[in-house]
Amino acid sequence: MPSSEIQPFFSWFQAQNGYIDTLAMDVVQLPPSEGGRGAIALIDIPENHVLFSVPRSLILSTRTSALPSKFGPAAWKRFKLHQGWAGLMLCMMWEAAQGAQSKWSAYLDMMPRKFDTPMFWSEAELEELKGTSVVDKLGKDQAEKDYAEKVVPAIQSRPDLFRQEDLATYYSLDAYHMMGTRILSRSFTLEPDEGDSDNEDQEQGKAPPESAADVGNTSIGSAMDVDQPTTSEKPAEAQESGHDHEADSGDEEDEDEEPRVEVAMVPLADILNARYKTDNVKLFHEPECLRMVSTKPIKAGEQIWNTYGDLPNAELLRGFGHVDYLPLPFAPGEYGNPGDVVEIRADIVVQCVLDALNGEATSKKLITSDFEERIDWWLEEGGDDTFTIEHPSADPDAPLSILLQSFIKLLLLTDAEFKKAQSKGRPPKPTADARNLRIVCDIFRKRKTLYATSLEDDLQTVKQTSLDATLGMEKVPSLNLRHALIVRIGEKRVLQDALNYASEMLQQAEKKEKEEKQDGRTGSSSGAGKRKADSGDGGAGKKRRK
Ligand SMILES: C[S@@+](CC[C@H](N)C(=O)[O-])C[C@H]1O[C@@H](n2cnc3c(N)ncnc32)[C@H](O)[C@@H]1O
Repeated sequence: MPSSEIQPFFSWFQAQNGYIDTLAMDVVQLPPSEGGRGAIALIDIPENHVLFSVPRSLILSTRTSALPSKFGPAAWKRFKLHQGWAGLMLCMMWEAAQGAQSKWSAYLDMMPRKFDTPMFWSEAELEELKGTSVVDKLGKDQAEKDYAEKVVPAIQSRPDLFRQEDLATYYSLDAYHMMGTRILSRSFTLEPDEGDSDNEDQEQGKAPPESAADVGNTSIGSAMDVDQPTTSEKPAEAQESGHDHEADSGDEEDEDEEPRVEVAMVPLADILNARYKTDNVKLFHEPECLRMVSTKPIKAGEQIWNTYGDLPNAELLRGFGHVDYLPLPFAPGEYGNPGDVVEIRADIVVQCVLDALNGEATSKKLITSDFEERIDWWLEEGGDDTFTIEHPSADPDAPLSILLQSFIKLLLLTDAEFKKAQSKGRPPKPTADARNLRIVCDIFRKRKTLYATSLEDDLQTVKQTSLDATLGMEKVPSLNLRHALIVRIGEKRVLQDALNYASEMLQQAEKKEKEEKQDGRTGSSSGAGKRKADSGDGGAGKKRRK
């Protein structure tokens, strides 16, 4: 029997033709460190067992809510509600305002109303995230701009649909943020035509095509559906504009173009928590329904875990309001998220390369604009303006970001070499010579200075806290501050270990180059000499300048 708290939701779900194996699973309240409310196995569940299935008619999206058709498709587009998440947010606010009349009333009632995501933090709390990649990506301003420019005018244009007496309760900015956060932390990404019954690959009785079946692999949400093999999107980035999914289905698209993916709320599938590489179920997208199936045996009493894409803590905190705090395989005795990364903005890289070149060159000082053409080309070729550094143990074949090293190399090329790279249409291959590695180390050191505290201080502080009994702790008085601390530590640990790794490589490269010099061997990759020799005019910097 399901617990009394979840019973109304289960009853609604079943009455709407949803299937739940209530003998095999229940939804219960777990400790915060286990995800809070979540699903557990009531019996030993074998692999390939269907735990529940959600009929497509129960999915809440701009396709299933009645609002867009009542509002009128032309007006919907005129107010740009077909772009980004604003339309879905408005649908959810409108459905909530319908109360018991809404098909999704029981679903909306069971969703959380309070969130621990930094979107709702005070300025003082946000200060604790200084230096991390969370703050720049919050997108609160963009969300509020959308609310003011799209949603409010749409609401004002139809007093018949949006009742005056509901405005303060159901259509406020707070309600908008709440719906945005629900989407960010619980939505799923569907292919626009995967549920169409006239899609000939998905006829009844036929096995679903690979792409349809697998697309929900990671499924939790646009927030959750983070590494679908079948789309060309980069969903982690797609969330970077606050609630809004602009980069994914948003403003960059043609006015009339339909979004490439559909962001939707999937009742019950969104009750599953997630933890780094712990998932034991997978959501299969089928023509008539979405089916949650076990991918390994689950013992009675164990939690049923989905995946949110094994995100680093900065992304988990930003999108979901929690962090993973697990034993680290690369740091015995220490805890954190094994998937943590640190992001480095290209402007830091450019600055460090400039410092290196200006330290070497004898001619005119180089400035950022001297690199403009190369940076533009890098971006045109699909390069990013941010480099993601994983822990050196994450990929033994490429322990230091290949892209970062390639970008450094690009900036170091002589003009002639740059022209050659351009004509070949590909950025240079990275080289692990001493000159490059010295710059890599400088970049890591500079990145460290963006944090207000040291890794050592943070590690001391975190030892004095515990995830389930945080409030009242002397040093970290709130869960938010503890989360900020853990995000900072995770990034700094990656940065420190990457710096240690790069420093070791640098020592080896310097030793090798010294030996080569002593031997009188050629083939030294000492950059400064090479750059000047190539330029033939007393310095590549000079040649590079227009
Ligand atoms: C998709 S919902 C999962 C269901 C949610 N626990 C509920 O009560 O509705 C995602 C939210 O669950 C919580 N959550 C999921 N996994 C978690 C974990 N490993 N640790 C802490 N909280 C988690 C976070 O609050 C997150 O925003």
